Amino acid sequence: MSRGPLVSVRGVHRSFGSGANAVHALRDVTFDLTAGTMTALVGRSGSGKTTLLNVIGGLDRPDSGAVLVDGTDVTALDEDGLSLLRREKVSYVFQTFGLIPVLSAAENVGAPLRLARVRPGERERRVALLLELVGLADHAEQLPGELSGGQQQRVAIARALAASPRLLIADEPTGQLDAETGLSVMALLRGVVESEGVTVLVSTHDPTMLALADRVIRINDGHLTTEPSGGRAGS
Ligand SMILES: Nc1ncnc2c1ncn2[C@@H]1O[C@H](COP(=O)(O)OP(=O)(O)OP(=O)(O)O)[C@@H](O)[C@H]1O
Repeated sequence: MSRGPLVSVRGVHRSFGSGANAVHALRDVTFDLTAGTMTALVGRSGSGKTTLLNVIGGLDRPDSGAVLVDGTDVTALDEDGLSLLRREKVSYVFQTFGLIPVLSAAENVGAPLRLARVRPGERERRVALLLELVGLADHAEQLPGELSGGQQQRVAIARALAASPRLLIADEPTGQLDAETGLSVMALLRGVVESEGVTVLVSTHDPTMLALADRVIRINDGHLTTEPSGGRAGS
């Protein structure tokens, strides 16, 4: 597997509002993410984590600076280019799971494949494999409302992996889960880095999650401070 940077963030600024009321959410943020690794983004509430994840995933645009994902400058894409990026290269997992309540676990996982016009037989095989991977093979037909929070987040992770993205962005994926369930969801994300070869960028408030990451990036008031000895790299 190639170990070059999959993501390069260069001199990114993002502020909200103007004049004396402006909030500088990101200030000259620069870093790389190595392909096939898991990076934890930590910082207190309001430090800029969500803004940074949104800028990398093309959900928001920076005021200046560049974001390269797998060689594509995300900041230069138009709406069509951004939809293609989100369909083919980058997928998201959110704190609130974001599953479609009227679809079963299997249908939720298969939704991105349906969008990509993957044929039904192939789709079913991939969905079965992914549900197996996240430990929910026996829950394929259940609706999200019939699953626990941890199980719903596992479905969301399986769905995020369905179209084989290069980058999986997870914004506080354990925020609504108890400590033990949260840790097992983080361990699952760790596992998919190995099994699916995906690159994971995950934000968290919780210091106990950091041990599972290859690297920890800390953000404070929009400024980044990397810790060369963070996560597994330092152990
Ligand atoms: N759309 C917006 N309009 C105005 N201000 C915003 C907007 N989005 C974010 N901000 C501000 O930018 C700063 C960074 O917010 P961000 O959501 O990135 O922080 P965070 O680290 O993800 O926080 P949390 O952990 O609470 O989710 C905050 O001061 C926030 O109020």
